[in-house]
Amino acid sequence: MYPLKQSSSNYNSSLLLRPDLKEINIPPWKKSWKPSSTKSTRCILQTPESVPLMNNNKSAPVVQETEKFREKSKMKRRDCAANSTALTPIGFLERAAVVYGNCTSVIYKEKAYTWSETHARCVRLASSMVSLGIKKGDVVSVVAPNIPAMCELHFAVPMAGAILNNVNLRLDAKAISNLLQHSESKLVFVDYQSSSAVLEAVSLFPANLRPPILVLITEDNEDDYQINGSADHYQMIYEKLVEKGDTGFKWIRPDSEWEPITLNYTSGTTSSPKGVLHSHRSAFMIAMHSLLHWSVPEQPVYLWTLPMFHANGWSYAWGMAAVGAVNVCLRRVDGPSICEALRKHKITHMCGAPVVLNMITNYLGGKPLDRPVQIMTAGAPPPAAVLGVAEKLGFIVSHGYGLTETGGLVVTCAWKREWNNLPAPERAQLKARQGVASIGFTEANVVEPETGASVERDGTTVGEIVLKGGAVMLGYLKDPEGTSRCMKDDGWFYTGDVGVMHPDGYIEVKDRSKDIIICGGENLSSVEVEAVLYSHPAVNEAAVVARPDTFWGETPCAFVSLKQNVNDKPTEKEMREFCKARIPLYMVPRMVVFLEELPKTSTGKIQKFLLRDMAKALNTKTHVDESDKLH
Ligand SMILES: Nc1ncnc2c1ncn2[C@@H]1O[C@H](COP(=O)(O)OP(=O)(O)OP(=O)(O)O)[C@@H](O)[C@H]1O
Repeated sequence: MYPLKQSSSNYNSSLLLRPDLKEINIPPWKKSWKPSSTKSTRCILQTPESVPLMNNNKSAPVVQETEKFREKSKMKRRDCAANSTALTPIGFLERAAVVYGNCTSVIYKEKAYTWSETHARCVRLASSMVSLGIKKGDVVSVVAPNIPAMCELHFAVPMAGAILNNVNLRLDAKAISNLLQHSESKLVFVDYQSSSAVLEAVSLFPANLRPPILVLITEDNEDDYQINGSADHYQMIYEKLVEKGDTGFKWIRPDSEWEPITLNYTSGTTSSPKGVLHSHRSAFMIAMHSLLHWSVPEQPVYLWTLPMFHANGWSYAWGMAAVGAVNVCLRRVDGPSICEALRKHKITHMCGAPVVLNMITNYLGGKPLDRPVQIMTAGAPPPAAVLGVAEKLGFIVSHGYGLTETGGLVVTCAWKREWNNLPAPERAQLKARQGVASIGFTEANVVEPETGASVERDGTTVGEIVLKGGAVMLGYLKDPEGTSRCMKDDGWFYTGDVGVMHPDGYIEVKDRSKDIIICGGENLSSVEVEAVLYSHPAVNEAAVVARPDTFWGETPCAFVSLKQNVNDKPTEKEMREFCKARIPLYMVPRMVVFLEELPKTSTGKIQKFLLRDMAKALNTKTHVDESDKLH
């Protein structure tokens, strides 16, 4: 009903309206919606240690009370070495080496390791990093796909006391260079296929900046080392670093669980990537509750389709060690490779953005799986239609919600037994909701951003999704302003996502605030229109964005890719008719543009900002029909 939008400028939605529409009765908080988590790329050094106290405005009285209790109960000490060892997920590996020592830890092509081998390799790697001069708090970057080295470096880098920075594989040389400079990375592990991009990235460093040490990850043999005659640029190859490490090395435990363990840059779906710092504590917590909420049993066979560089594979890069999983690594993620791996390795669990789920089900083309596979989907709204098809084929789908800033999934669509008896479309609708805060997290809510008041639990009143809990980041690297814009003094982390609270306490994401379309004063959820488009049998992928319109301010414009082998390709008119039969007329896309493929980020998110640019550039007049008469 009301303008509700966030953008990097102080967006005033009324500017988009016709003068006569300004009379619409808009509550003040909605009129002046200001971005809570606008992206900033300013570099101001901020010590992570200072961040945890930032929102703790109520801590003083609590501390006094605790002190009083201590005196009364004659407890001399509050904490001691026995009860305050820093929480860290690195301990999962030590335990795995004991419990699952002889069991397979990682499989890649013809190679396989056991958990005791993986543990020993990580210890040696960590000691070699220290020998190379890596010190506590240094940033060590990795540019690699889901290969065994990625699994190992999630442990080995923090074991050397350093901060792990996974670099998005699809970035170009300039972006990689910016990121390595911004993070002040001291050492970079480079997969041989990314060698030329990284070497170019380093060549772009200013002359006064010391380039990082480079280590090359080769695949099968040392020939890869000689790629493009680039050997001189590398200090060493990965396997040699493992070999020469000290097996007796005592890994460097964090002195405090608040010490950073990772620096993850966001996907860059809506703006430039931001450097998100997470502590050992938050990594430990997110890994634990991510296993719990997915009911992951001991020794699952886990297929790595979700990039580990994306929020540490939603924390499962560590979590899989806690349950002694077999990590099946895949360099390429496409329908045939995934389906072949599912069969060959008898996969029990995997994660993937809805786009991956869609890709697999399309590839299977209606042929059910040999055995059920648990899949956790998140990262973008999963259309109910996609969930329905996946379940029919034998996937047991779980749905979670989170951000790089929360280290993984902190809201999950906790499934109730009584829902099992509902008809399939109803089940899919329920599962498409993002859900409730997970057990290890504290709270999730939907609020009016101006007042911080909870919105009505009616499933229709929109507000901003806010989160609170131990897995929330320490802050953005060198960006205290950006940090305090989203981690507010009221003690909440503001996500920038727009959602509703259902009467049963489950949250549903309606859009990113930037993606909300305001058509003649009406807020229109692109996600709802996309859900309808996805239910068309010929549609492979769909995205709906705002197209500027002099009359309405904005109108919905749909971009659609069709399934392969569709004989009867629908026309634009037919697609619009299909929508008209299912959603209110004002939501019907005025244009439907067919593309071979929709542009996506490396983590499988549709890049709506590119589509918005395309929509803006479209010349054709929008359809003027009964959907316009509505206004
Ligand atoms: N289950 C889900 N349903 C709907 N949206 C989701 C879900 N899970 C995650 N998201 C979306 O993904 C966002 C988090 O993505 P991520 O941290 O990877 O970076 P990004 O937001 O895509 O990148 P950038 O912040 O640079 O634009 C959330 O804010 C939300 O919009």
